[in-house]
Amino acid sequence: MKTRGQQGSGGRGGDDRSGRPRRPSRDPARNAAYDVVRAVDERDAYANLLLPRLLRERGIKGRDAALATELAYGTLRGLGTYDAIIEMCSDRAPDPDVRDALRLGAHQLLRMRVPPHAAVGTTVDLVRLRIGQGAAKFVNAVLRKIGSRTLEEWVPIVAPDPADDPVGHLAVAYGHPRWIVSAFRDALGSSDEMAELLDADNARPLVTLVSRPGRSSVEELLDAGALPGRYSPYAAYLREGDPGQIEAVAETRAAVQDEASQLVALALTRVPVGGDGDELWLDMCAGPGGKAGLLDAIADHGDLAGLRSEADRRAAGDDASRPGTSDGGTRSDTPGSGAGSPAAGGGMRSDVPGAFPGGARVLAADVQYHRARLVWQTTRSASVVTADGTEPAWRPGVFDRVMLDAPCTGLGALRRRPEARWRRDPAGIADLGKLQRRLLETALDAVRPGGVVAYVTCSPHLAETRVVVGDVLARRKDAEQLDARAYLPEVEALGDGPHAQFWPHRHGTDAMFLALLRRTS
Ligand SMILES: C[S@@+](CC[C@H](N)C(=O)[O-])C[C@H]1O[C@@H](n2cnc3c(N)ncnc32)[C@H](O)[C@@H]1O
Repeated sequence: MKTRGQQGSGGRGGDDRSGRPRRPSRDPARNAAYDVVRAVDERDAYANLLLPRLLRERGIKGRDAALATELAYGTLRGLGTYDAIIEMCSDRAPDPDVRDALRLGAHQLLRMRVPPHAAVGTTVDLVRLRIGQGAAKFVNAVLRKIGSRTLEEWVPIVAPDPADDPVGHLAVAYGHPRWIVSAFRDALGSSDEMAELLDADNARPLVTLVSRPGRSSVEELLDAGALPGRYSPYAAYLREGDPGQIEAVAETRAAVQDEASQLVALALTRVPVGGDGDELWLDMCAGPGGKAGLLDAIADHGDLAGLRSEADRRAAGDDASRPGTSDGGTRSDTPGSGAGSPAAGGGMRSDVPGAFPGGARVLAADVQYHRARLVWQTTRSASVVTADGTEPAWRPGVFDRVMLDAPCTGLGALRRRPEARWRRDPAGIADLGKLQRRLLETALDAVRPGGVVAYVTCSPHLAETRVVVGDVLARRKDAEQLDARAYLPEVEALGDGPHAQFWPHRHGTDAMFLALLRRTS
């Protein structure tokens, strides 16, 4: 059924046949999307928090909810592109409230399959209702100009020539700030995959679930309607629906967690740490607890998907009721070797090194109390403290494994927060870099000789990844870098090493970085 906003608005700017303005329609989806875009623009709201609240409060469901989500998130992602086109089509700079409506209309015209007359008509209606008749006329004129060309036709007009300025071209064509395009290109090492990467960064990711070993199983998630994950033995994808409705998630036996986040935690547990026991792990920047939740379950029950036989799994406590015990005999001492590798056992994964058998304890720390509380809520056995990792509340040299998931720009997870790319500020990278170096130093101090540190960022920016690791290693004689890719043999195309770099376009994950460092003395 057509809305009133769509009826009769084809190319007439929302006037009826007599030329009188029609009564504007109340279009709940578009009004909600407009409110979200305004709130993000005006008061730095977070779209992913505000939109679900508005939908709930206004009783917007089903197709209307899906439309509001696509309108709000898609508009926010594409702001850079739309603003360049709006500027080209306007004879004056629009007021912010009018500009937000134009962005919403441009998204419908250029990237959604909304018929042009409906995209223009409904936006003009909205502006007439929310702002006024004068603004509605202006919006009608600008949107009609925008609708006269496709996005592919607009890009060469508004973006710099790719031959002169390839980064500037990609920034406008794919709606990313220029400095982020540069950072991605530097981390990828060439421009070859940039279009695919930026495209993947503009797509809404599937919700990925993790089944925490010993507490739930992937089968349980599949039974609840999820699809099997691509790499992680604990992952499942949710195509639609609220993950909180899944029993295992509601009971924190499973959780929402990107597959790369699962894999970097798993990789840390797979590195052999030599003969001094493997009992105490530290998650130094644990809040809100995604990786701590998985590490806590593996520490308790073992890497159940990687253990080589039923007997190993039973020894590690493959049930949801008890913490695991370690018999210390099932881990491989070298990545990929037969002993302890699932290949040697009965039909488990054939390519996974060093599955941890269970029986460790986790200390999880975060500098912020409220984030430490979230860790406490999501873990079962871990001890949780509020502590500054740069001024350790623990003795040095006592941990067998340390996860340092460092505070970072989050450039690797831009697909999750539609407006995030426009909020990040490159000026903060220098200060973050100082903190990241200090945290990595204290992480190396915390681990015993033979033990291992995972340095992780949800950013591929070189200044937060390779440069930090390289600087710290250059200063310390007591640490060496391992080839992280060897501990993730199930994942292809992780880069030239020795670190592992995930990418949305290659792996369908966030652009997570992992370096594994062993304390040598
Ligand atoms: C990238 S997040 C960690 C995400 C978490 N590992 C997970 O998987 O859910 C970084 C965390 O580091 C914490 N943090 C920042 N500075 C810190 C410090 N000096 N010591 C300990 N934690 C810190 C932040 O509060 C934030 O919760």
